[in-house]
This record gives sequence, C-alpha cells and structure tokens, in this order.
Amino acid sequence: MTAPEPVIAPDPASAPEPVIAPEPTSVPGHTSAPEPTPATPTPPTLSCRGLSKRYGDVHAVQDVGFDIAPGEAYGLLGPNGAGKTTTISMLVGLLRPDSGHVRVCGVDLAADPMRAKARIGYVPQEIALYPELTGRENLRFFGRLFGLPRRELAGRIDEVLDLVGLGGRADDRLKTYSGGMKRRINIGTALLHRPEVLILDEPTVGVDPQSRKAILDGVEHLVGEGMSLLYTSHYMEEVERVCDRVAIIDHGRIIAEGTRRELIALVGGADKVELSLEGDLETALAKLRAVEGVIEAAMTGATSIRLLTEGGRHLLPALITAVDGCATVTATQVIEPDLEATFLHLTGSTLRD
Ligand SMILES: Nc1ncnc2c1ncn2[C@@H]1O[C@H](COP(=O)(O)OP(=O)(O)OP(=O)(O)O)[C@@H](O)[C@H]1O
Repeated sequence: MTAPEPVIAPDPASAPEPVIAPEPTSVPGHTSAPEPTPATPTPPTLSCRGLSKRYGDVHAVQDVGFDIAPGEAYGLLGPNGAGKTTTISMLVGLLRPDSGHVRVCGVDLAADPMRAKARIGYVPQEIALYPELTGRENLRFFGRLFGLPRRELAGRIDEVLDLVGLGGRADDRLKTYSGGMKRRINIGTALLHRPEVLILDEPTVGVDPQSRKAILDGVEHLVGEGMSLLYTSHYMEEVERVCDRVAIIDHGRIIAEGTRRELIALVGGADKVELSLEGDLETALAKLRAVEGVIEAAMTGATSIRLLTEGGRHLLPALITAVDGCATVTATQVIEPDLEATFLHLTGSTLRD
C-alpha cells in the first residue's frame, strides 16, 4: 500500500499506537476465555496499584491506584499537568512505571503485555490519521493493521462509524473533516477490536460543539452497553455527566475518589439559595429560618437573603410560601455544589488555574 501522508506521525509504521492493536488470536475480545482468577471471579476491567513515575525531579505520578469495574465509567479529573497523561501512558504500556503494577481483566500488563493490551482501546490526545484517505479507509487501514479478519472488518467499520456519528461523512477524505470529526475517527480506530475498556485522554479538547456532543453521546452509549471507561478531563461538567466514579488528581496524587455525590459531600453538600425580596425582610428572614431544610439564612443586602439549604430548588415553593404576607420574592437563584467546589476545597485552586 502506498504510504499516505500522516497527520502527525511521519512514518506509517509508527502512526498507530501498538497498545490498541489486539493480538489476532484475541480479536473477538468479549468472547475471550475468562482469566484464571480464583479469588475474584470477575476481576476489575482495569486495576492499578502504587503507580509512580518521576521525570528527573518532577514527581509526575505518585502512588496512584484505582479499580474500574466492568461497565463502569471512571473519571480522572485534574488540571493541566496533574499527571493524567502520565498515568494513562503507564496503564496502556507506553511508559514503564518506576513502581506499581497494572492489571487488565486480571491480566498483568508487565507479565503479558500483548494479552492485556488487546483488551484496551486507547485514544491519545494527538490525532494520528491519514488526511488523503477517507474516514472509512482510515478505519480499514487500522483494522487490517490490528489483524482484524477481513470478512468482519467491513461490518465492524459501519458499526463504528455509526457509534461515532460519522456514517454520513464516511467516504469523504479526512482532510475535509473538522478537528472534532478527526477525533471521532480516532476514537473509532480504538473501538474496532471491541475493547473491554476504552481510555480517552481529554477527548474533547479543541473540538467543535457538535463533535463534543457526538463524543459524549457515543461514550455514554458504549458504557450503557457494558464497556468500561477511563475518561480524563479538566472539564468538570463532562466528568460529572459521563462518569459513575471520579478520582480527583492533583500534583500526581489522587487526593479524593468517589461518586459525584460522595465527593460533593466532602464540601458539606449544601445548596445555596439567593432570594431577592421586596417587603419586610426582617420578618421574612425569621420565617425563612423556620422552614424545614434551611440550615442558615442571612440578609446580604437591602433586598436579598442568602440561605444554605438541604434541598435547593425543591425547597423554593416552601420558601416563597413562608414569606407570604410580609414580603414578595422577585427573583431566585440556586447554586448547587459541584466537583469544581470540591476541587477548590481540597486544593485551594480552581481546575482552570
Ligand atoms: N516527558 C516528560 N519529561 C519531563 N516532564 C514531563 C514529561 N511528561 C510530563 N512531564 C511533567 O509531568 C507532570 C505531569 O504531566 P502530565 O502530562 O501527565 O499531566 P496531565 O494531567 O496529563 O496534563 P495535560 O492535560 O496538560 O497533559 C507535569 O509537571 C509535566 O510537566
């Protein structure tokens, strides 16, 4: 085959990441024989313990460990430079850890890298595709390179194109795609061999809103179908939407881990309600304090009262009724705590610092 011009990697042989290439013998993926793990019949899809990596004096990753269950979406949330890419590079076998180990579906990555990697679909931040080929041809190229049987490939490519929402552009050359559409094809290449865990490193950075939506919808669909997911991002709202459990990573360490609710509980978990009112605010304040679910209430101006509540927006009708007769509520605002607030609480800085 004539070497097409790669977007990033100048040598076609080096363009694909070997980590996403399944062994030909294990292509069926989900139909592979279960691993011999007598102690835990269903091992985590991805598991790591004590992962550490230094670059000179920089402790990029320190003692990172977590498990991702089958069908679970797990998020690594942290600012730029927190150590997300370094962690992923060790999980997919691109970078040797200074210490620690990784198991994929019970298979030790260091002891049996080919079998472990065959279960991973990895989408790096960089796009390594061929601009002169169409989307479909790019997928075919990578599918063949990964050893997928020819007879299965055409059907699988159609499925993958549907999954990434690019069926309608499949036969256009890649150079005519937006950055987001290229990213979606890149995700497609990682799905061809039906991996058991999909690892996405900041998949929506620099992509257009339409592609962002397609990526998030596609990822949710895959998780709904039982695929495990490791999703890294510094976009709190994406991690909140997509992930069942989240690890907050900062300066190379996991500083908190849990469901969204558990992490938010770390900052108290109460909702702030801001009320604008006209009338007798002193009396209104006393009445608001008596409403069940109100933790604290204080006047914050001549026409405003701030409350800390359990129940947030669900409490609004009760709050409005409570002040009836002494004041009228002219505007309301509910501020629910989010992972950004948790991150700020734990680190003293915002995610976008
Ligand atoms: N090859 C390298 N040589 C030296 N330092 C590095 C190297 N790669 C990463 N680092 C440093 O290690 C730390 C973690 O970087 P890493 O890329 O893993 O973070 P990240 O959370 O993925 O951030 P980003 O989203 O910006 O890539 C940073 O301080 C970074 O500067």
